[in-house]
Amino acid sequence: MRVGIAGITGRLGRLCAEEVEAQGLVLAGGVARTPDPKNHITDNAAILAASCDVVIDVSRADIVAHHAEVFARSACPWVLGTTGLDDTAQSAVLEASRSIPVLQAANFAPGLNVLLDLVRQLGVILPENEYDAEIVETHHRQKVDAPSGTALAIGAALAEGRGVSLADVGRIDRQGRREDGVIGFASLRSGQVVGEHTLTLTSDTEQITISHRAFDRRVFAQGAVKAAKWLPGQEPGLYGMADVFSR
Ligand SMILES: NC(=O)C1=CN([C@@H]2O[C@H](COP(=O)(O)OP(=O)(O)OC[C@H]3O[C@@H](n4cnc5c(N)ncnc54)[C@H](OP(=O)(O)O)[C@@H]3O)[C@@H](O)[C@H]2O)C=CC1
Ligand SMILES: O=C(O)C1=N[C@H](C(=O)O)C[C@H](O)C1
Repeated sequence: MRVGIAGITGRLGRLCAEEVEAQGLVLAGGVARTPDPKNHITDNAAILAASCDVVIDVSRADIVAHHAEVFARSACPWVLGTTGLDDTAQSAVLEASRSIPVLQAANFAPGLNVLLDLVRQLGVILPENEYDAEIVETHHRQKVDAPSGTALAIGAALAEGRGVSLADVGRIDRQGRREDGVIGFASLRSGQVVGEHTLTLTSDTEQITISHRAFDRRVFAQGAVKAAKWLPGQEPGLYGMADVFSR
């Protein structure tokens, strides 16, 4: 299987390239802003798509809508790990998933994806007017989006369990006293922290804390390659890591 990587020169893209080869797959090349033909790196996503069976995309949010069009036109299965998408980019992802298989995951780590299930259950069981939900994430100083995609996914899982929409109850910019049912977010940026997420649910009498800490970025690269092996051959549609880990 030939795997291409959009964002191949980045912190995660480089590790995905290593992992593709470590797992005996063929590294078809990658996309970055500066072409490097000797290393099969292009700035043209269509060229990459034409030469591979699946693309892992860990690039930048502002290029995702373009990638959606290109990979759909090229009929190239797309594993999308890039975070920080605006509504336009997210709509483009949905549109692409009508014609190609797309696997979108803010976090490729297995443990984090188990945590999302647990969070959903906590949302079902613990009443939102009794348990205040706060999500705190910490990442390295180079990270450009906030809150992290994973923090938003944790918030969405809790909201789903509570039977509400995160768009209605999520609060990033805070002012005034806390309302019942709010899911709050806080982002810290420090040094080279790989990625830490903590959800606290606090009532007047107890507190539950559930945390995930990635301390080696390779956990994401391994998950991304696992997804890339699984995706080709699937029907067009939008998939998540739960589909990969459950089969
Ligand atoms: N799903 C998951 O498990 C994880 C997701 N991520 C997400 O992956 C993304 C990348 O993270 P990280 O590797 O740290 O970021 P980096 O900034 O280190 O890498 C970004 C990559 O994207 C490329 N790129 C940037 N802009 C463009 C553009 N306009 N056209 C083509 N290529 C472009 C860069 O190329 P160049 O070198 O030429 O600038 C580089 O290869 C982020 O959105 C991050 O949140 C990160 C970790 C885990
Ligand atoms: O940018 C990162 O580094 C990470 N981004 C993802 C996110 O936004 O959730 C996943 C992980 O936390 C690392």
